[in-house]
Amino acid sequence: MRKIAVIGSTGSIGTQTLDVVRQHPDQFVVEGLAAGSNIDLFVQQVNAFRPKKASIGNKQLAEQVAPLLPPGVELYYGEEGLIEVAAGTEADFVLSAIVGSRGLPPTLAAIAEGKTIGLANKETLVTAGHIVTELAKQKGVALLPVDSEHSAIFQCLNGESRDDVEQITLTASGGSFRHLSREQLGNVTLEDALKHPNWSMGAKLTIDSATMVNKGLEVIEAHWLFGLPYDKINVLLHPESIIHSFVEYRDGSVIAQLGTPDMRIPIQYAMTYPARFSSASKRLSLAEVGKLHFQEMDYERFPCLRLAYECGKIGGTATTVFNAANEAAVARFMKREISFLRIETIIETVLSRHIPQKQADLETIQAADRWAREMAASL
Ligand SMILES: NC(=O)C1=CN([C@@H]2O[C@H](COP(=O)(O)OP(=O)(O)OC[C@H]3O[C@@H](n4cnc5c(N)ncnc54)[C@H](OP(=O)(O)O)[C@@H]3O)[C@@H](O)[C@H]2O)C=CC1
Ligand SMILES: CC(=O)[C@@H](O)[C@H](O)COP(=O)(O)O
Ligand SMILES: [Mn+2]
Repeated sequence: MRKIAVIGSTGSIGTQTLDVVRQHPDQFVVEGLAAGSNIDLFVQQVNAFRPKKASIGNKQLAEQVAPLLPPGVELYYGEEGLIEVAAGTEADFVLSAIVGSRGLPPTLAAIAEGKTIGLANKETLVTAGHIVTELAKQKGVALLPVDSEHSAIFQCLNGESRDDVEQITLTASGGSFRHLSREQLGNVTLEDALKHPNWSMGAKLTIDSATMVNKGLEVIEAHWLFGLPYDKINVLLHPESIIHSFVEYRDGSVIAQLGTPDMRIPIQYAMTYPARFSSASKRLSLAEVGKLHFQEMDYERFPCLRLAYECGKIGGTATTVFNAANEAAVARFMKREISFLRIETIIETVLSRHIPQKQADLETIQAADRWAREMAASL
């Protein structure tokens, strides 16, 4: 029996994690669940999985849900609740499936307690990759990738020597607006941005995919997860999202991981690693797919990807600010306060006003995160 806790249980990754648990009821027990504001689903989940500890977004929501929960469940709320669920149960595996850099404190708390991390929340590594990976190393904790590209790279590296890796390539679908020129991006709507061509995901990530910020975050995530320099991390446009990513070795061999675009596959792999369990996910038929397409990335068309590489190479608070400015700008786009293209100009402007600190401790990182959000909200 694997004991698990899920931070962000009501989201796209969280619900698919619980689907995996439902498919293998004899293999997993849920010790903790944490959600934000979707109280109906949270109450259903807590009643179905009966975790020892559960947490919801704030005190008011906690008062609303408390009478609807089964007896014996300890209920928490807010950031303290996230930390309690991540670090204060008997779970040995924590799936970090919350969105945004608010995932950093509970993920660090879980690592500090020696729990294996299934990492979907890429913002944690972009915000404080040096702190997270250093703590994981000290505690001997595995950070198992859930993000589809990183799960692919992780699988392609299996049993190989890191010294033999020439480069890795993360594939990018191109997002909702991949067929549009920059001129055509001027009038796109929120509804259009939310239509990802291949994946069904949370709103923030779907917009990040359209701006190519997501691939930028993933390049930085790959740097920290696999310890590779940025000049060994490439991005390739691949509209079908069938090849999830690949590794090129020094003998010229290329090892790729393929599959249908279904996040339950990488989620389950992280949950069962190093074992592989059966899965009901649709099988890939290359004969049915017929053709796969690839194209070099156009950094003029997708300037946020260029910015992400620049920030990654600087390190320290540069990536913290890149991420936080993006989170704040995307939140404004979702409230229809700003246009789609304004997301990238806000990120650029906030970065241009930031003096990065390279050896940043947690306090400095959190201050930079707050500063970038405030700046992005004011522009
Ligand atoms: N979806 C996908 O296919 C993939 C996602 N990821 C990464 O996984 C993470 C989650 O993405 P996704 O599942 O799409 O996002 P969703 O928006 O679907 O879900 C986000 C989750 O975070 C919770 N949450 C948000 N704010 C708070 C808060 N203040 N306190 C507590 N919980 C909160 C939400 O709760 P509630 O809904 O109750 O408010 C929800 O459970 C992101 O970092 C994303 O980049 C990576 C690869 C693929
Ligand atoms: C499913 C997943 O891992 C997402 O992060 C995905 O990468 C989004 O796809 P694109 O960013 O390539 O559009
Ligand atoms: Mn991804």
